[in-house]
Amino acid sequence: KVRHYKWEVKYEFKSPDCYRKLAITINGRTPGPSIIAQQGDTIVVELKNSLLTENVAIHWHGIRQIGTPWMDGTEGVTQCPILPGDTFFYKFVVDRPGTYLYHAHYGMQREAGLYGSIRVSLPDGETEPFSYDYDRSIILNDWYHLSAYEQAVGLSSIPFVWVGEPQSILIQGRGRFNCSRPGIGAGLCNATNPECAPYALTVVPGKTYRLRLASLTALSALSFEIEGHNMTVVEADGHYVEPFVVQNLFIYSGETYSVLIKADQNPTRNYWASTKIVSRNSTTPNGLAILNYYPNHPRRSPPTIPPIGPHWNDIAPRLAQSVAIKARPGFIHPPPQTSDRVIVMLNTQNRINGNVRWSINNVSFNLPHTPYLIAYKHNLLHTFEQRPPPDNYDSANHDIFSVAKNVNATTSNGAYRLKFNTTVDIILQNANTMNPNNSETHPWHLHGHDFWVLGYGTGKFDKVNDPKKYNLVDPIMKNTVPVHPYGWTALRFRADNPGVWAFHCHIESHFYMGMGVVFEEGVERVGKLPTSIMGCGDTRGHHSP
Ligand SMILES: O=C1O[C@H]([C@@H](O)CO)C(O)=C1O
Repeated sequence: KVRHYKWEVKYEFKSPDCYRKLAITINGRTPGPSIIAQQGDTIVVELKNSLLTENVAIHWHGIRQIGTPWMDGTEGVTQCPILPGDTFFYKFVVDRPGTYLYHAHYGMQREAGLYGSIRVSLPDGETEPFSYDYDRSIILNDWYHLSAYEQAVGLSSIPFVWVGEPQSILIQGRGRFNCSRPGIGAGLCNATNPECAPYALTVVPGKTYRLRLASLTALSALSFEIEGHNMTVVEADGHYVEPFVVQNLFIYSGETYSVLIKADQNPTRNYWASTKIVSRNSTTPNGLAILNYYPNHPRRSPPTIPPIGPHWNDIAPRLAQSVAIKARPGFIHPPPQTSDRVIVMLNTQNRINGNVRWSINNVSFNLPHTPYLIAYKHNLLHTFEQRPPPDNYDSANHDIFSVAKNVNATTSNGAYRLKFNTTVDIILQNANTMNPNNSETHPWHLHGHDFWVLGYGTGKFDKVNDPKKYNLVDPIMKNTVPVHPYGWTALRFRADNPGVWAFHCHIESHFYMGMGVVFEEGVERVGKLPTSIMGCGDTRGHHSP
């Protein structure tokens, strides 16, 4: 079945947390309309860019784009951006059931509200390995009052202007900024604006709900909980997991989870759902929503104080949740037992020509102006650095627990070329930032694939002994995974999807500051590229020296 969507992307004033901001909407909304489809459907999104003076591109997060690598929506990697006034047709197949996302993948536009959810159901006659009465999608996000432009300019300025902590946490597009704070311009913040009434999830007593939770935060790692209700985790990034019960769910930017909750508490009142920032010592108030037991009024405040959530600095429960997730018996995709190539990726914060940047093995990523996919197919190899980035770092001389002795790095837009159909291991190695006693959480997202998560560890990865502890029995497959502070995460994937694929930290400012890489695999097998993805850089044809 073909599902056709007609979207208009534009700037509009919105007040999702009561404070007026120039937001990017789709058909007047942020989050944008949900894509609801069935496995095997073809999605056609007719996207009109009405941003007046800004380009746009949309990435379909978790959709592998098998056979359509040019539809991945990653500006500079798989397509030229869509010009203002232009209409672009995204067309791709959703080949697997599960919970996915879409969002802007150009500059820092995601931060402005350009995102939404994708829900793919099973083919007729097939059933999930768990049951529930109702299905709801909830996007968690952090929200800034500065525009994407102001943020991006600050990040690339000297002196560096950091984006700082978000002003609010949004639950399904709604939050609450304190309008009575001094210094807020008249008319900018209105606590009675219905746009910022808390999100209410209405439940019928006794029923079970599947909540499809997704995080699209620009920066924050989150903990989500619902007062008095345990959650049973059943799906992660489109894969069924061995069910496990949590009181609070840690969720990182780019991840999706399905949890089951049962409306089995005292039905004469409502309950708080609360979202707290973890991993950073944030000043942002917790995001609040209401679990509304029908027939109580959805705006009726629960009689209790909202849950405070876990301590921001406590890594142990976050690591414990990461380690607890296992593939569900009967839905295990067994990983290859060996790999053909191991790429160790040291994650560092650096200084380059006075700018603060992030690097992998001391190389900070820059997007080229001619998208890689077109450059490879049309033999425009002069448009980017041909020297590949390194497969390792100088581990003998790098103490991951301290500020690096030399914080300098270089920039490059070189790509990793993977041999088609080989198995690749990636070790994400975290380290200290340029601030003493500080290491951050980075959620890494791979385009075009799912990977097996083979293991997590604390400290420096041991090439000899740590692989012996890999889970090769029931590792979960995901497309986004955290590397915890001062820790490492080991991934394995098959380079079996012809195309060029980004792999990057899903923190929007970090990718903007160079925290990513690009993989090319089997590009000679990619079919004829549509001309609609062209029009920038050397894809226009003639290039004068
Ligand atoms: O990239 C970053 O910059 C700031 C801080 O390190 C600047 O001092 C921060 O918290 C980041 O994640």
